[in-house]
Amino acid sequence: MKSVLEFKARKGKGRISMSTAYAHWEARLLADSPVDCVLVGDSVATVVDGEATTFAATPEIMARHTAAVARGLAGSKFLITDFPFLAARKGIAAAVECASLLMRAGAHAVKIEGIDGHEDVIRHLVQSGVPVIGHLGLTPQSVHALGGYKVQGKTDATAADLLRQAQAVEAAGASGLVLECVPTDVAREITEALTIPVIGIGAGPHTDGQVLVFHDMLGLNTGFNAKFVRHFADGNKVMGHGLASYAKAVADGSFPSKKESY
Ligand SMILES: Nc1nc(=O)c2c([nH]1)NC[C@@H]1CN(c3ccc(C(=O)N[C@@H](CCC(=O)O)C(=O)O)cc3)CN21
Ligand SMILES: CC(C)C(=O)C(=O)O
Ligand SMILES: [Mg+2]
Repeated sequence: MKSVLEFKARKGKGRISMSTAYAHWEARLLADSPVDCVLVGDSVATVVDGEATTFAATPEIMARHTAAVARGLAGSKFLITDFPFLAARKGIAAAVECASLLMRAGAHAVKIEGIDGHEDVIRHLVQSGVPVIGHLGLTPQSVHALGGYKVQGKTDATAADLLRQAQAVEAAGASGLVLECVPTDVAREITEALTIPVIGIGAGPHTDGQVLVFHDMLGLNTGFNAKFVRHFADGNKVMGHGLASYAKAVADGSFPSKKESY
């Protein structure tokens, strides 16, 4: 899918696959894949920079990675970029400035964690022609308020509150919702209650789609091991073998060959 319209039209018409990307080469790989759409996640801070949280991502950092990914996708996939830590909490002017950086870098939509207290920001961006995707449940930018990276909505009361927030995201004009680390039945209820696509990560099989971090999906070394991760390839092993072969070939003099020399 190439646009937010195609994304929204998929509700109830086949599950949506989404992957993160931070770099040009990842985007080139995704462009040639059947994965539906791409997210430049603020997880760039944890995955690429080795931070413990996503707080280090800034609008400028997100814009730089968005530009690299947009060049690699070359218009082939719907591209979403995360609003980083507190970017939706500094008033409408600051949010517009952040959206401006991200959209001019090539994003087709922005993803914003939470809803309470910034409904007006989401509404203003949507009315400005900036498609917005919500993100509820385990919102990593609130990790300290949540007391760690924990499953959300486990009680009747917190599940009902999640549904209320999800409906508020839709009412503010969002085009989709990411639901992270919530019980399967809660995610199913929210998916059925909304008319916009719900993309799950650790939210069970009943959402309208799934998202995973590129490196988690492909078994590339991040040391990340949440229950929701499946390695669809053994990237570490493949690359480890390549590195060992290279070092050996240098050591034994078989690289470079005549053909590889001038
Ligand atoms: N590589 C990577 N993948 C991600 O999905 C990811 C990041 N980094 N960094 C930013 C956030 C942080 N996220 C996280 C981090 C930890 C858990 C976690 O440890 N979950 C527990 C839940 C325990 C419970 O409450 O039962 C787990 O064991 O799965 C989940 C999502 C998702 N995001
Ligand atoms: C895990 C996804 C949903 C995300 O927000 C990110 O990669 O930053
Ligand atoms: Mg994120």
